[in-house]
Amino acid sequence: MIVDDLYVTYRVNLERKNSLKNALVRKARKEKVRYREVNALKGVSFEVPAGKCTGFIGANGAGKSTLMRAVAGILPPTKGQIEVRGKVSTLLALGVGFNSALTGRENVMIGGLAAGLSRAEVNEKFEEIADFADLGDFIDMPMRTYSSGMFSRLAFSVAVFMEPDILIIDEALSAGDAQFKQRAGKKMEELMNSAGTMLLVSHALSTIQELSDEVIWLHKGRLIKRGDPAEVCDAYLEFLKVGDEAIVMEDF
Ligand SMILES: Nc1ncnc2c1ncn2[C@@H]1O[C@H](COP(=O)(O)OP(=O)(O)OP(=O)(O)O)[C@@H](O)[C@H]1O
Repeated sequence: MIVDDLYVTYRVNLERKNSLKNALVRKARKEKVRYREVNALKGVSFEVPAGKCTGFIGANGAGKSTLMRAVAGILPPTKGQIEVRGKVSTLLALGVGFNSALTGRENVMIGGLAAGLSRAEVNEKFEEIADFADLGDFIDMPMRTYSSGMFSRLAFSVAVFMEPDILIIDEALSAGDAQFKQRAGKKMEELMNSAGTMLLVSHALSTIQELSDEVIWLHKGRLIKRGDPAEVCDAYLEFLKVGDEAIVMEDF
């Protein structure tokens, strides 16, 4: 997977009420809609070798989730390129893509079809997915009735059993109870051993160091450091102690 000079800019509408009536009034008065631009990623480049796990760290608002959404194809790049070979499966914090009005079973089917599997292939995997998520009868209830733990267990289960070529995991390990975390960790190890490529986002540096072959540190939309997990995590910890100025001086 290659990410080349990636920029993502969000446009945030600053109007308080974004109604049709307001839009017409503004048009009649020849007023412009006011936007504020947020440059969430500013020229990020890196490659992830197949079969390796890359961890992403950085302070709040660094652009980690934005990067994952872009790689998953949920968010179009404003500029730059993302080259992905194979099937990408995402496990974003909130189980993006699930429709909470539908049952767990229905969402598994939709998720599977979206990942490029046939209906028959999803049916074949269904039992395994449902068993691993351990939802009991809730699998046939609308997902809005799920606890957040149940929600993330199903999201995790769908993502890993789709046998993706690239698996994106964004803070997934913080969800669910201790027992599930253990099972999830085991399953991820299996996945990595079967040579899947992984992108992992977490604020838990111990998890990142344990699982990653390489770590990328993002700060305010830029790639600050990339390389050996222990080295990059140490540099980041040092930065957290020293504060913002040090890295601004050093890198820009
Ligand atoms: N939907 C959105 N609309 C506008 N701005 C956004 C949106 N999502 C994120 N941003 C902004 O983009 C920047 C990067 O956010 P992002 O969520 O990617 O960071 P992050 O590293 O994942 O942070 P955290 O560790 O807090 O999850 C932030 O300044 C954030 O305010």
